[in-house]
Amino acid sequence: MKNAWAVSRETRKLSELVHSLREQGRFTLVLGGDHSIAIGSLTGVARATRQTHNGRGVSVVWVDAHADINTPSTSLSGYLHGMPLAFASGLAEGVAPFDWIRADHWIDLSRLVYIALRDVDEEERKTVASHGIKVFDMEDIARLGIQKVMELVLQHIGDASAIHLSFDIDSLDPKYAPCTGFPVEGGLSLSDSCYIGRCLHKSGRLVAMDLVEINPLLESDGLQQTLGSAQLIVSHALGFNEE
Ligand SMILES: NC(=[NH2+])NCCC[C@H](N)C(=O)O
Ligand SMILES: [Mn+2]
Repeated sequence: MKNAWAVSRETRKLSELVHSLREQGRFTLVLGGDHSIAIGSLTGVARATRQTHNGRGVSVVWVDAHADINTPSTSLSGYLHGMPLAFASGLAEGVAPFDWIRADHWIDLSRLVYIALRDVDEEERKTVASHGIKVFDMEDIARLGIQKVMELVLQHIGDASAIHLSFDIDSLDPKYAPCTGFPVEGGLSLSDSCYIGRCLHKSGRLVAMDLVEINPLLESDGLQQTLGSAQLIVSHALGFNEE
């Protein structure tokens, strides 16, 4: 695992912060930084939601080119941003220095839905299949259209739970968001991305959002464009662009 101690320390602090905001009924927007930051936001939201929703966990909509569900033993890269869902769900349990993550921090994988996947490791594929995690990949979006996909997403998670949206900017096609570490061709259009945000906002149950994987240090010409795309998606998810 790369930078494990620093990531563990910071995500633990973030988890506490997000937990207390959520307990006060406040919305949390977490801007990254790489996707390992979601270890903090997911565990904080999950713990607070468990306390406030009669034991019902939070549902997670994960919009990403990647599945980010490697454990430290399945990861080929050692990068923690490929592992946040394993830590936040208990698949990687009791692994130091992340052993502060306990069962009451865990999200429920049956309430996780992926959108826009297109670069998934072999071991991740097995995990997704064996846990029956719902996936809408780019082919599904092309075939069904984003409106139908979102209908099915909301149907899958049911109407009883709070929703956490974890949005990786690499879910977008690189032509809309080039400034990211692991771009993958054939991604979401900007308008479909905004629709995802708008639709979850309209559900009235969105309680937290991460917008991650913008890397300004890559200094490509596309930074302003990447930031512009991110800003637009956030504003739709927060309800500033309602029709
Ligand atoms: N959040 C991301 N950009 N994740 C990329 C992960 C890539 C690869 N699956 C890994 O485990 O290293
Ligand atoms: Mn990611």
